[in-house]
Amino acid sequence: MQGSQASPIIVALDFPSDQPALALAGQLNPEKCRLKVGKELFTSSGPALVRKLQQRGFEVFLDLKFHDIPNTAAGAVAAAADLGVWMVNVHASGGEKMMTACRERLERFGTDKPLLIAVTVLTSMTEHDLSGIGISVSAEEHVSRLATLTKNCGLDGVVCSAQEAPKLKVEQGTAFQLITPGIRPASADKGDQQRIMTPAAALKAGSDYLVIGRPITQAADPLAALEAIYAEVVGL
Ligand SMILES: O=C(O)c1cc(=O)[nH]c(=O)n1[C@@H]1O[C@H](COP(=O)(O)O)[C@@H](O)[C@H]1O
Repeated sequence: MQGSQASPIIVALDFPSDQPALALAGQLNPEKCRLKVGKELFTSSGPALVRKLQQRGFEVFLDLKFHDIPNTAAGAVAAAADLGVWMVNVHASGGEKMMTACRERLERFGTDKPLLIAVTVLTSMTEHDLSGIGISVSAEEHVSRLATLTKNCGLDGVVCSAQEAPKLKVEQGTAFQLITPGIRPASADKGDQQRIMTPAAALKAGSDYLVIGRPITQAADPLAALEAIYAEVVGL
C-alpha cells in the first residue's frame, strides 16, 4: 500500500482541545491513515486545527453531521468544502430536500469537492433505541431505507455499521461508499458502541473505510495500536 489513498483507516480525533490532537497526529503517519475531526474538537479548535492537520499531510474527514433546513445545511457543507476537507457528512434523516441541496451546492467545487456522505443509524443505537424514537423496523432495515434515499439524492455513500455492509453492497452497488465506525479490535472495550465489528471482519463485510477512535487514541501506545490494525487489514 502507498499513501493514505490506499489505507481504509480513519482515526477519530475526539479530544477536548488542539494540543492532544496535534500531539497524537504528530505520532501518526499520513500514509497509513486519514483523520476525523468531530464535534468536540471542532467546537474547541475550529478551522485552524483542520488546516494544521492538512499542513501535516493528513486528509481530513469533517464529521459535524449536519442536520438542518436545506439552505443552512448546504451552506455548511460548502464551508467545509472551502476548508478543503476530504469528506463531510450530514444526517440522512434530514431528508431528500436537505441532502439534494447539499449535493447541488457542492457542484461549484468541481473536482475539488469533498466526498459527501450521510449518517444512517448511529452505531451506538440498538433496535430498542430506534423504537424509542418511533422507528419500529430493524436497524438493518432502517439503514437500508436511509441508504437508498441517500443514493437517490446523489451522495457518495453512507455512515453505517459494518454489520449492515453486506446488505448495502448488494443493494446499492460497490461504488457507493460505506464508512463504518463501531470498529473494535477483539481485545478492545466496546464503550458506548453497540453495532460493532473487528477491523478485518468489517473490511471483509464490505466496509470501504473504518472509523476508529478510542482503540487508537486511548491506547497506551497509539502508534503501535494503529500499526497493529493496519497490519490486520493490509492486503485484505
Ligand atoms: O459519523 C461518525 O463518524 C459516527 C457515526 C456513527 O454512527 N457512530 C460513530 O461512532 N461515529 C463517530 O465515530 C467515532 C467512533 O469513535 P470510537 O467509538 O472511539 O472508535 C466517533 O468520533 C463518533 O462520533
